[in-house]
Amino acid sequence: MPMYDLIIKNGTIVTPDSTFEGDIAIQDGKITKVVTDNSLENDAADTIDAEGLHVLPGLIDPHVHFNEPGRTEWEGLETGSQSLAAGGATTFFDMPLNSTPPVIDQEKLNAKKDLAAEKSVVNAHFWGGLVPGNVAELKDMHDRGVIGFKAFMPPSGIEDFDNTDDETIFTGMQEIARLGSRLAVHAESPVICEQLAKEKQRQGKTSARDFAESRPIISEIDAVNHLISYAEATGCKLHIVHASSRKVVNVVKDAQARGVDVTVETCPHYLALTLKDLEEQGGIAKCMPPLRDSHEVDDLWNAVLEGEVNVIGSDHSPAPADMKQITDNYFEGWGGISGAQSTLNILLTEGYFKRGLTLQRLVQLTSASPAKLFGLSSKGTIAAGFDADITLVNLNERFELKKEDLFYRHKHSPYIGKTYQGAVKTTIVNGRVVYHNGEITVH
Ligand SMILES: NC(=O)N[C@H]1NC(=O)NC1=O
Ligand SMILES: [Zn+2]
Ligand SMILES: [Zn+2]
Repeated sequence: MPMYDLIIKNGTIVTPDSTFEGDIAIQDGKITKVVTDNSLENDAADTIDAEGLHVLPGLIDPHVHFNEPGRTEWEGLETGSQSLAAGGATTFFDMPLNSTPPVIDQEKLNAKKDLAAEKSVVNAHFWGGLVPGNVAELKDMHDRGVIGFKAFMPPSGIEDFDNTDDETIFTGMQEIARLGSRLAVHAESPVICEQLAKEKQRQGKTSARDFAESRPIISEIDAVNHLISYAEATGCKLHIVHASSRKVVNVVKDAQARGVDVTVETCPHYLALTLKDLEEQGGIAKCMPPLRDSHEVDDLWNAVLEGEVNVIGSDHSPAPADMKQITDNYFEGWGGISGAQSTLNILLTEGYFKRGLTLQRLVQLTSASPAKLFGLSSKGTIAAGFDADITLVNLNERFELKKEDLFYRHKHSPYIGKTYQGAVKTTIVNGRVVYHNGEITVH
């Protein structure tokens, strides 16, 4: 019997604290040794020579919508998780919608867990939904291991996942505080968005910019302020998903400074795309909150570089291509971007190569920070005792993203045709190679 299942040799290892040349030994899904002095015994069932490659902790994507069960014609746990693996992610947190039935009680959670155990090629965790009428269900979902809870302030676009009224959010937060869990919220003011949208449509104004102006940054700020007041009143830990602007991040930062336990996510699309992409690409680039102008993208990058954003989630919210088609009315068509496979490519290209994001910060944002925030104590770095969730990246490789490269059920994405620097070569989940050189290697 060989001493180890797998050895990764000669790579440049990146952890949240440092970057160094070294070798990694893996056994039974765990990292058992990391050495820098060539002292590893050459005795493994498999060896990967990572000469010239960077070895990163696998990404944890805290925000995906994989649509299974019930809406698998949009995406599924198999194709969705394969896309993540191809993008260097080894763990995801699936949102309680847009699968149907949505995950709003423990029975639905169990059903989704069983499907993921069967179909996912990466590690799966789940958010439980908070919707009007289900506060009494939260404890059971918590006991069955949800990573946290998720609510929508504006309508979600999915008829079986209702947005929350204030009473539901408040009583939900009281319960979630008792459970010691965290509430993630899609924070846009339903009043501002609805009234502005009505006004635009009354005036026949339906362009990309009109749609974006109907969901302005101030609507996010209003919602976040409201939620922070509730978090202070209830003691509930709060998480703001998909902030589209540094102005939203600043509201969170001010509350953090007062001692409120509130954290904030942004998404690759708010760091890589602008309203111009929505105008040019149409529905493929439609999301909520909408894409912003380029100065907002620059400001948001500065917030990321200064350490003010806690996590990066893809908010992969796929739909069939015909639902993404917009001819002239941008209030129509599905809001949601297909991006789960591109997060690392975008952060490397736009962040590391263009804006000085260090590899340490990148690894903190994409792995260490979500692991710590959501209690995954055996993930987030490359060190002895941690799970062997690892991605190997060639920073010297430049490539143009092609439709055929995508593992999504529906192969569309606003990133097709764009050029990226830094390619994922191999992804390892619990010590097993699941992706290598363009192919999924497990079934
Ligand atoms: N229901 C759903 O997935 N909505 C997501 N799409 C998007 O662009 N923003 C969201 O919250
Ligand atoms: Zn959302
Ligand atoms: Zn989402």
